[in-house]
Amino acid sequence: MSHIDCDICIIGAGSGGLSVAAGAAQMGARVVLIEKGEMGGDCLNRGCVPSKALLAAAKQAHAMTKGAEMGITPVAPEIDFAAVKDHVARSIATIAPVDSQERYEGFGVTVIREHARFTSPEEIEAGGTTIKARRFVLATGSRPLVPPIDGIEDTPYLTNETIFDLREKPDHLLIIGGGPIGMEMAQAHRRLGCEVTVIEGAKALGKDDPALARRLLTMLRDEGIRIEEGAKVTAVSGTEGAIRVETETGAFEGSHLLMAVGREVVTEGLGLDVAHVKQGPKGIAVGDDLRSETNRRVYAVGDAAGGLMFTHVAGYHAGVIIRSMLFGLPSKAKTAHIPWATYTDPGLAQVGLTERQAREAHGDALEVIRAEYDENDRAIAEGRTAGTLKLMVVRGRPVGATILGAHADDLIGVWAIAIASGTKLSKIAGAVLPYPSLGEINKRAAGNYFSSRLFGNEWVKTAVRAVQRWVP
Ligand SMILES: Cc1cc2nc3c(=O)[nH]c(=O)nc-3n(C[C@H](O)[C@H](O)[C@H](O)COP(=O)(O)OP(=O)(O)OC[C@H]3O[C@@H](n4cnc5c(N)ncnc54)[C@H](O)[C@@H]3O)c2cc1C
Ligand SMILES: NC(=O)c1ccc[n+]([C@@H]2O[C@H](COP(=O)([O-])OP(=O)(O)OC[C@H]3O[C@@H](n4cnc5c(N)ncnc54)[C@H](O)[C@@H]3O)[C@@H](O)[C@H]2O)c1
Repeated sequence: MSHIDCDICIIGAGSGGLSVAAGAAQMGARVVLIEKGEMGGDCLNRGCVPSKALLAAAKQAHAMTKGAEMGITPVAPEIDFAAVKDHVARSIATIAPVDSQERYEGFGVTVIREHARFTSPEEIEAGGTTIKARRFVLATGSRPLVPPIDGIEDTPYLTNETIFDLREKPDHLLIIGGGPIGMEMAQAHRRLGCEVTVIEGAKALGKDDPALARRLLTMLRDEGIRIEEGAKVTAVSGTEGAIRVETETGAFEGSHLLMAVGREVVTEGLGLDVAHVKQGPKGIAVGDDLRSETNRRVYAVGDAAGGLMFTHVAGYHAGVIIRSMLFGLPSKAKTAHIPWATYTDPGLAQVGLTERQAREAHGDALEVIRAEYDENDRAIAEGRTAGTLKLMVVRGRPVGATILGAHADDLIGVWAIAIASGTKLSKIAGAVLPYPSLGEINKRAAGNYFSSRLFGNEWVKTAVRAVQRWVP
């Protein structure tokens, strides 16, 4: 049994663990990183990257069926599903070196490819090596939640861990769960030629602005995706190629089943009890400082911390705890400025408060400002006019933004920066942006806030008339 003493021992080499390791090692800390599976974790291997690569292929296929209004004759695309999966695999392989063991060893990180478990509150064992560290970081991520639905154990089903390996096109994909995984996979598969039915127990895209989510769902239905809401699944049954899903309101039949009903944090075999680390209902129990209250040596980041489950949140957590671990400075994770996007086409993106949350928090002080894609010259030129930006403003500052439309994921960035930095709307309204760009939608929304104040204001008119009488 070998032994290592270090400053920081990280369990899990996904988005969170890798970000902590890269930052801490390059700033001089002695870092050990332990990973039992693939470097890069869920995002690279089974999450963000394969899902966006699949959506990109689906978008290409969809574009071929459009264009008549621009003078381009639509064609029915021939889809080689296995070759699409090759594109997905190539995307992963191209990014993989950035997350590789070799790259991290180059930073001076000791990488151990084994399962890790606590043997005491200050020591971990992994594949015959004991590691004593001043600080531990649990970055163990999450996995698909598979609830104990009647029949699930005897019915073949896919999850995000297996669907990207499927090389034969499903005839009819049944998806349980209408969250971001469910809706992204629904559109990707529909556009690649599958029949798709989404079976959602409550409201699909239920964490997003209800009105804009509804508009998106209408567009997805128009593409031929069947979306059943308020249909909680009670039982599943069947064999490969013939699956039946039963709900309280009816039954659905298809060839394949994807479970996309949420996530559960990975903690098994970690020895949390031995380390005196408590687990809460959603993840490892940590405060805003991302630190265990029962073992102050231990931090949790990313999905394991049980909050918002996004790659950029895992990266943000890394920055928060590096400040605390390396410099001993107080540091807390906040959520008000965290954006997210669902990468359907069009996309749906959110940062800060939704309209409903902003109304509850700010009452009559809230003003909701809109800008429409069909008033943006670039969107018109590209035939991408379906979309709206909704801006929640309190006393001249944005407190939330929701965008439905093309490149919503990119456009939301401005509002993420504005909310994080407390920027006034006047700064956004005053920015000069390239014409014609979709980014002008953001500027238009900010401008709309001021236009009613300026253009409908009798005081302004009186002042202008008075000045005009005197200026030479
Ligand atoms: C289909 C899908 C699409 C997604 N799309 C997006 C997206 O577009 N944008 C976005 O921001 N987020 C997206 N996400 C979410 C994103 O993937 C996660 O939030 C992110 O991967 C979390 O990173 P993490 O480091 O916390 O955990 P993970 O990436 O899960 O990494 C945890 C690592 O810990 C290892 N591990 C666990 N236990 C041990 C142990 N005891 N010993 C050693 N190693 C261990 C695991 O093997 C794993 O590699 C998506 C998720 C899914 C499933
Ligand atoms: N674009 C992105 O950033 C992106 C993409 C995919 C996933 N993710 C991350 O992964 C997380 C998990 O995504 P998800 O879509 O699996 O989970 P989710 O929790 O967001 O959605 C799951 C849905 O399943 C429904 N559901 C649960 N049990 C059900 C049942 N028995 N019958 C019918 N419906 C049922 C829920 O009502 C819910 O709407 C997301 O919250 C997000 O953090 C992010």
